[in-house]
Amino acid sequence: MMRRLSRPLFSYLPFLPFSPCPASSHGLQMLVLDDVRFSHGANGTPYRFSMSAAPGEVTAISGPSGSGKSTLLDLIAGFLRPSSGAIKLDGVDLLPPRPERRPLSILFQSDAVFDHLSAGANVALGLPRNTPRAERGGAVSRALADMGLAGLERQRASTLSGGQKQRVALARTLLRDKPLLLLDEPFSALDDENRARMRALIARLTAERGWTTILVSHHEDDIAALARQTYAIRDGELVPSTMAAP
Ligand SMILES: Nc1ncnc2c1ncn2[C@@H]1O[C@H](COP(=O)(O)OP(=O)(O)OP(=O)(O)O)[C@@H](O)[C@H]1O
Repeated sequence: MMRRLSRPLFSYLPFLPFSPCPASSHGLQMLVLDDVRFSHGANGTPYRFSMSAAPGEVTAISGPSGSGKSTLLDLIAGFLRPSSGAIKLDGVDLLPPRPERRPLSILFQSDAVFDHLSAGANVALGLPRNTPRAERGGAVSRALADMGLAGLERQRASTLSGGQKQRVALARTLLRDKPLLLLDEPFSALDDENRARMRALIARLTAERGWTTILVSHHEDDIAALARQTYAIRDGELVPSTMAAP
């Protein structure tokens, strides 16, 4: 069952982004992967993924380059189909819906912004379609300000730095406000100050909105700061790891 809001999503917009949302709970959106099997072709690594991730918490996925972290996110998001196994959110089968119908938002490792659009127009793509026109500008400006990008609404994305583009893409992803948030190396282009700022924002939003957040990261600092639970991918399997914060 999809989460139910007591009133239409757009009525929460005065609280977005990213202030505390008084009726923000997504319910118990526990993500469970049960023996999800997949291989990139006949000679690819045979993956066997089982894990659970709790709502209101960040669960980190670590592992060396090429171990299958992005593959795992692609399976959850629906860009790849498992050969067997189950993926459920709050007990509901996630596999039948097409990727765009799944209750999740995703930030890809190489998430591009649209260079020909302004920073504000890129962020606005994350707003729900039924957001009233009068509220769109304010919501976008607050999202940019929360990213440390206040005043850049009209700046063409092609003129932004790599770190600024990554924050614009992150703002767009967070604005979607879906129960399941998938982040693939979301801080790779950021300096230490912005990294800390984005970590704090994601931690706060995950707790306040009850998101089930999956963070793929190579960085022990990010995992230690954010994750309540960590899995490492070893030989195609998810293994609970001790790298998480207490
Ligand atoms: N479309 C594809 N077809 C065939 N093999 C693929 C495909 N996508 C990924 N692979 C392979 O699957 C393995 C896992 O890739 P994946 O991108 O999931 O790893 P990763 O852990 O996310 O790596 P990184 O940390 O470098 O991003 C790699 O060996 C990769 O070459």
